[in-house]
Amino acid sequence: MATATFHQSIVSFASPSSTISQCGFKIDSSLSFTSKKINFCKIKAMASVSYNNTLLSPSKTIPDNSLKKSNEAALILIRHGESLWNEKNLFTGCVDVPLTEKGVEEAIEAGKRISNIPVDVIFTSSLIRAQMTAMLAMIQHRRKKVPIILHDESEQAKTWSQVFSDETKNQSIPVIPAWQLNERMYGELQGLNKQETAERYGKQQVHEWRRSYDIPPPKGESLEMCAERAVAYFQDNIEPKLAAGKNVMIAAHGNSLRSIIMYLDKLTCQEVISLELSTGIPLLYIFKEGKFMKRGSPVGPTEAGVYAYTKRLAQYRQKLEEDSEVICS
Ligand SMILES: O=C(O)[C@H](O)COP(=O)(O)O
Repeated sequence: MATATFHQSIVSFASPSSTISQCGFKIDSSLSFTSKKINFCKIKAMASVSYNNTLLSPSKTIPDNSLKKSNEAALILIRHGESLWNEKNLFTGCVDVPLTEKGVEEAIEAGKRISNIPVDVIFTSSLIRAQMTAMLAMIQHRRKKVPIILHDESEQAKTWSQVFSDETKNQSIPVIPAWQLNERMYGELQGLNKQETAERYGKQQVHEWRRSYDIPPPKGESLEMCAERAVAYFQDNIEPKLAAGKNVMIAAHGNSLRSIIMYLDKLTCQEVISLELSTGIPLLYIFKEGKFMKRGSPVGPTEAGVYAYTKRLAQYRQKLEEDSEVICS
């Protein structure tokens, strides 16, 4: 019987779609950024220093950490599929509503698009729409590892969710929920209809609440406030995984992802205003030598552009093809 628990082996590492449209980029090199007090009007990407790495070991047959040797890692971002409140055009924020049928289909479609890209660890918000999206997407993955949500809300939850087989652990992907990746808290707008709110307060006011960088909705979080917790979490918990060669998927929300993309792409607070993320569309980045390179959204599992970009990704895909040929023959 294995002595290390599944939970221990994967948690000890951390101290712990659609389309994307962006306004013209004008990168201000004076921007600076820290995980303590985030000021996007002064952004400077922070190099990660923590290289803690005790995730599940990769399979012998398919190197899920195949990007590791070249010090590269894939980062996939997915905004959750359509939720029941997206469908009703209600401000949702931190209210925990599930996906619609369309949202389920979007998540499955997103999974198909990334089914040939390695994923070693998944981060989601603590909200069900992001978790459903991550799970549904991973069911489509060619590697067929089982995504398992880690429960560290109490010692008992950790103990009761232990896995005692190394082989089973090797065939699993840890899913780490984090409230810091939740949607921005929409304050007193939560549950209100977006159209009716615009009619009541004026389009301009509602646009400011929804898209300005530093103006919060009544009793809610501005994008800046959301970024303070989402980007700090990304820097402290996700970047170290990427730096250690782990391929990461994040399933989260329109605004928590907008703030993370602002950091990755070094957008100014003006530029982020016009950044819109559709539901259920995966976005791929390659992390290499401390830098994030945007690869856009894979349109399908065999899209040449995505795999041509790094030799390691192409090799991973090739290996998946070969393995499925062996299984079929
Ligand atoms: O919380 C919500 O209502 C949506 O997920 C995001 O809304 P937004 O487009 O108004 O930011």
